[in-house]
Amino acid sequence: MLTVSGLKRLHIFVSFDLQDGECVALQGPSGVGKTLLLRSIADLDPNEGTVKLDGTLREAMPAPAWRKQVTYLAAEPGWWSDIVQDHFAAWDDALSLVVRLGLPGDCGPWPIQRLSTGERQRLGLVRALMLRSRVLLLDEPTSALDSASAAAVEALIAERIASGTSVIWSTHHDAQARRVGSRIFAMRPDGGIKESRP
Ligand SMILES: Nc1ncnc2c1ncn2[C@@H]1O[C@H](COP(=O)(O)OP(=O)(O)OP(=O)(O)O)[C@@H](O)[C@H]1O
Repeated sequence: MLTVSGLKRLHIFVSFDLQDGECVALQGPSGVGKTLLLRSIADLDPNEGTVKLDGTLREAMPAPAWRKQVTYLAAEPGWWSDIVQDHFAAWDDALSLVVRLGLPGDCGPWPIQRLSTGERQRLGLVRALMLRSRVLLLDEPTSALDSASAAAVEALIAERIASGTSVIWSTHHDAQARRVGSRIFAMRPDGGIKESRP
C-alpha cells in the first residue's frame, strides 16, 4: 500500500492511501497541479510530507530505488539515446509488449526520431512497464493516442492492476477516468483533492 500523508509541494497539500491493485483516476483543469503531485510522489521534485510503501519511508532507500518501485511516466517521456532498443535493459523481453501496443516489431534499431509522438508515448509506457513497479504514476498516458491504441493501453494496465500493481492515472477524459478508476481524485485550485466514486 502507498501511503501519502501531508504531501506538500507549492500550493499542493494532500493525504491519501492507495491500495495494492487499485487505480485512482486523477482529474482537474490544466495547470491545477496534477503533474506536480505525481512528480512529488515519485520524489522527482523537492517536496515535504510522508510517503511510504508498505510502511517503508521513501527516505529509507536511495531515490533511484524508490523510483523503480514508484514510477512516474511523463506524457512525453524523455530519451537519452538515439536508438530505440538502447532504452531497454532487455529489448527481446520487451518485444511482446512493444508489438501488443501496436509498434513495429523491427523498430529496435530505429532512431527514436522516426517514431511518431503517439508511438513514443507507447514506447515510454513499455519502458516503464518493464520495471515491474509496485506503483505506476501515469501522467496522461494516452494523450497522444487514437481510441484503439488508448484501448490497448487501458487493457494492458488493467492486467497489471489485476496482478496487484497500484496506479494513479491522470486524465482529462471523464469517460476514461470512470473506466479506469475505482476512485476519482479531482484536484482543486487550492491544491487539495476531492474524492468521488465513478
Ligand atoms: N517549479 C515550479 N515553480 C513554480 N510553479 C510551477 C513549477 N512547476 C510547475 N509550476 C506551475 O504549477 C502549476 C501546475 O502545473 P502542472 O504541470 O502540475 O499542471 P497539470 O494539472 O498537470 O496541467 P495539465 O493538465 O495541463 O498537464 C502550473 O501553473 C505550473 O506553471
